[in-house]
Amino acid sequence: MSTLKAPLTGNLKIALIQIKAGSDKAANLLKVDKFVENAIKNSKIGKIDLIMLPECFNSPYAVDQFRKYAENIPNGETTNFLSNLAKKHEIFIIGGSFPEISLDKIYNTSLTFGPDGDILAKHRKAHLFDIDIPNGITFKESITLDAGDQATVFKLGSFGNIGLGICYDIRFPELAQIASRNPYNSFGMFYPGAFNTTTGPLHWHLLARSRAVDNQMYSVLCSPARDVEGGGYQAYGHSLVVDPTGKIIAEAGEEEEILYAELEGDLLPKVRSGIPVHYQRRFDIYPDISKSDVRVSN
Ligand SMILES: NC(=O)CCC(=O)C(=O)O
Repeated sequence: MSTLKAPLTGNLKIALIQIKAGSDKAANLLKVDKFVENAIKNSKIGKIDLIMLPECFNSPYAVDQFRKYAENIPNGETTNFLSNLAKKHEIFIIGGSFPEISLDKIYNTSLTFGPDGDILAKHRKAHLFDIDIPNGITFKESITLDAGDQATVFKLGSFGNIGLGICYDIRFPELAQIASRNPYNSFGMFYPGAFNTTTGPLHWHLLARSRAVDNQMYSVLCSPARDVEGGGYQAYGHSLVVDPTGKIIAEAGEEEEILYAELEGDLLPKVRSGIPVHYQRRFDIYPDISKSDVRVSN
């Protein structure tokens, strides 16, 4: 059994910004600015360490719109905006996701910034949302988007390591497994995500809790708000924070709102020593995914 090392140092106070995006990019960014300001000013849990935004927070979530809204990274308006926001408030920002253009390919990309405004991590959605449920929903991101080719795990300052995936990535448990095991030993998986009114009720909570329980880590999901008047893709809402026991410790409704949660450093070692599956893996029977030939950006 490995030593019971605490993957999260101290407590991490987070605010999830559940908002909806319209077709006006400048207005979307302005809204983010206001909500972030409000989240920090009106926090009832003390000083916020990290803000998280939803998937596609600066554009409509639609395959025929991604190219129109796509930006270069790091030389684009949204990268600059998020960097300045992180610096201004001296906080970590997991910048949801937005369409990125690179060598004429479009990606659904998430950037995380440190309190100095520097980019800490960049994740390109690795599993594209291509589904077809009769009488439910048909969506095909791959019409416009290319997929990323790396898992993403990185150091969140002195707090410890986290893994990051975007929405549909949560259905593939390998990303969370890689992040939670040695050598990364992350304390949480963070997923900006926009499930919908068909698959949300089916699987949103189940997947978040599964990733948390299987890996004994926090699972944090930030969704856009439902946009009934907008008439386009109907995001599920219900931004969610699940602790390493699988318990939901915070959940939003469907409307625009700020969801707060405090992730406790003491809890992970306690959970992992109580039910020590984290240390009881039988890598003699099956391979250790974090030691196999994985591509991780960190
Ligand atoms: N934006 C997405 O990747 C949606 C994923 C989703 O709804 C699902 O059911 O998976």
